[in-house]
Amino acid sequence: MTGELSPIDKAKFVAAKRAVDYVEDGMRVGLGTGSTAAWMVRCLGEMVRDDGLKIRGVPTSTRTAALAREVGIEVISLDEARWLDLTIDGADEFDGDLNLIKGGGGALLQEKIVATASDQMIVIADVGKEVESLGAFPLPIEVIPFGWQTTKALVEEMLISMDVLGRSVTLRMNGDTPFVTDEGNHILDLHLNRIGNARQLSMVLNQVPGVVENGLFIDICDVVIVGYGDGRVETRDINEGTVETDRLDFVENENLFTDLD
Ligand SMILES: O=C[C@H](O)[C@H](O)[C@H](O)COP(=O)(O)O
Repeated sequence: MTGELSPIDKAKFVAAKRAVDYVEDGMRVGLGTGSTAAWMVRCLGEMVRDDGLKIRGVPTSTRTAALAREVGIEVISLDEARWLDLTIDGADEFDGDLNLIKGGGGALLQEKIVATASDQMIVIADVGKEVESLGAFPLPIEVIPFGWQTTKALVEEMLISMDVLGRSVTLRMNGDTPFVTDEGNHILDLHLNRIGNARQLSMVLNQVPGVVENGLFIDICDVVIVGYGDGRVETRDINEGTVETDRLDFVENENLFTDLD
């Protein structure tokens, strides 16, 4: 089973495996969304089952909630948890300051609320997500369905005035119909190429009527764990200013993969 993992899946897995070292008994843990975060949820499920780890998880999407329950993690709502010890999530891009673009899977709203309500946010990512400057990945914004075309026009106007609109703003589709988020909203993808001042853009976007939230995570992430296809992991802590490297052994984790068949 392990031999069938692609290098990118190995990279995601080792990042996830290293991240769960931060999880301790009794913690309330924010559970991110996406293919990388799914590895982390599976790793935590294994620790709950095999090591008796006692945690409560707050999922950031219905998908993650289903997976967490499936692997045996106790799931609670954010309102029940109120505040979290730690959130572990993936990202679509991260830069040298650990600012992020998220929302490629459409879960940015719950992800941002959960991460902001946490003492610590750890991002897990394969090395391909690292960028010098955010913006090559289309920036998702969540908009309410009412008047979304007007919201789109207002956003476009604002992007042009800020000189950051690279190509276009597109409504995310799910086949023939608009994509609908867990909160019943739509997603506009902003094809910018390069975002200059991400902090300013994030603030301005959220002032457009109809915009619920945007996928820029500024000063929210504390640690990025970068995975490589050969098993190397690099842990970058922005607060401590440290970078640690390590290598994980896939053979030790055969059970995890076998169980997922
Ligand atoms: O909405 C989705 C999330 O922000 C994901 O964490 C992000 O898109 C990264 O996903 P993946 O780990 O699948 O690349």
